Amino acid sequence: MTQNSSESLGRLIRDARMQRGLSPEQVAQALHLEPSDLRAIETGARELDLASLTNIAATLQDPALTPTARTMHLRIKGPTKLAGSIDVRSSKNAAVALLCASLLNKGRTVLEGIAQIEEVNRILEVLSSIGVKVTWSDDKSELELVRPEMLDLDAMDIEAARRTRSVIMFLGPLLHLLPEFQLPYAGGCNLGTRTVTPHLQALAPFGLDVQATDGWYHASVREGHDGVRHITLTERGDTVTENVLMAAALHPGTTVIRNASPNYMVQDVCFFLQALGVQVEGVGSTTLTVTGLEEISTDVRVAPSEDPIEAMSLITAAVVTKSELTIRRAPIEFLEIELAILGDMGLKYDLTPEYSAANGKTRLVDITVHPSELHAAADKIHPMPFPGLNIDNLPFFAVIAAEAEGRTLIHDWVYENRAIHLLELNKLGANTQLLDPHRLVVNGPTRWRSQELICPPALRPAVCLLLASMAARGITVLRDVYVINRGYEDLANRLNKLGADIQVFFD
Ligand SMILES: CC(=O)N[C@H]1[C@@H](OP(=O)(O)OP(=O)(O)OC[C@H]2O[C@@H](n3ccc(=O)[nH]c3=O)[C@H](O)[C@@H]2O)O[C@H](CO)[C@@H](O)[C@@H]1O
Ligand SMILES: C=C(OP(=O)(O)O)C(=O)O
Repeated sequence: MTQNSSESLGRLIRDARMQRGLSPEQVAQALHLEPSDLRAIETGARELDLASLTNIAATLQDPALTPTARTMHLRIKGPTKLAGSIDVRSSKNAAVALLCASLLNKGRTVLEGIAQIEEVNRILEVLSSIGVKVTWSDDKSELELVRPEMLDLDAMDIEAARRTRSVIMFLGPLLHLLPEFQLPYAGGCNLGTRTVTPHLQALAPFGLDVQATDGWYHASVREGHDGVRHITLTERGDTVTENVLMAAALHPGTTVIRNASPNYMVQDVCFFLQALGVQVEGVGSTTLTVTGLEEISTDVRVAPSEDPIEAMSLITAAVVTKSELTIRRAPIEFLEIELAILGDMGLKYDLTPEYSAANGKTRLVDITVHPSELHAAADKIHPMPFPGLNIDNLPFFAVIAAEAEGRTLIHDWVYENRAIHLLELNKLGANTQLLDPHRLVVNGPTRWRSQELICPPALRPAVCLLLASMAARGITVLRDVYVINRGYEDLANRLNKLGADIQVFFD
């Protein structure tokens, strides 16, 4: 944060405190700080990270101070050498699915280690607005959710709902709770057209009928089919699989889902349903057999697994800055293809023996990445549904290819618009060319240079810009990083702990 913005933010905090008639000691105590720390914040002598500002806004109950009400930017000074080790946080995609799945449970759901990210905040705002009691533990390591008997959908925070695609995952749980309801169109990253048709087709056997008009899904529910439900997904999508799992969990019969996604976040939903007493067979495969329950009312506690996409982001941070870095708690099962391709490109890395994630199921390793001379991949790099290369990891290969000697072809057959956003890397000195909206050629190596940039409306390409700018000489300003905060917890400060020089500032 610049001195000026630190000072003006400090003044706002002091004014909010005084308006509430609170002494520095009272507020410092509530924030677990020394009064001298609070004085330093209020005078602008101490810079604030995102988590501290969020805590202060909550303590002073001043929404104007919440980071989402202010636009956050980054100032990155490079080139950077990183060193040391960093833990991978739990995934955005499992978190949002579990938050939606908590609607199935009349008991108390406790989620451990949920990442404090904007996507989670949006879904929590939606859940609170419809009556779910949401409580974080003091240290934010646990999140408790308790559903009311009747949800009040009319009170839904529509603005929050529209900012995330995940709200589409309310369909599965809600079809058992309400005969009719409305949800706003799903948002999320702007990656071109993202269909919801597979969701509507797959939920129809549960009696769900959806008409989409004027920005709303109008859902009505009739009696579903009796007997065993065989559902073949027309696409192996992650959120559609999760939606069907949730619908099947409260269907007291058997549902067989074919062409299911076996991806990491789907596995976390399966583990959650199993903890609720729902029988789920075939976890990690493309055929899931679910035997649901009439009612779910269980006090349950689960921990979603670590994020393979964050792990890949951190590997990329090490590669682009030519640093030696240890990425701890990496879910290896969901990174194997990525590491195989990186190995072929010349990346040197070591893996520790495997150990278990907090969920007791996912296999983790620590990955130490060594500075390496990279060359272009022998073949085009393209994603596939798990167990292929994860589509969300593909953008990071553009940054890595820009580091490598030679020409790499990146083929994103899935998304119409994600590769286009990667052209922004050219502003930092990369040499990338779009052959068509799905195919990107990257010529490396790159002499990265600093630049003034605005985040594209897509999480992974935006993070790619942040990572590449750490390698650029000079000061890069990356404006409006909400999209990064959607999926990464306090990334700038966590990179700073490894040696990066990234200032957070707001306006
Ligand atoms: C909250 C969450 O979990 N989001 C993830 C989820 O989004 P989500 O499950 O919403 O993914 P989408 O439904 O957008 O599917 C991704 C795209 O792939 C296409 N498609 C998908 C499967 C398939 O077999 N054939 C096919 O063509 C879809 O038409 C769509 O254009 O999965 C995406 C693809 O892994 C990830 O980028 C998102 O991070
Ligand atoms: C595309 C992504 O997310 P979402 O589905 O939330 O837009 C992503 O995580 O890269």
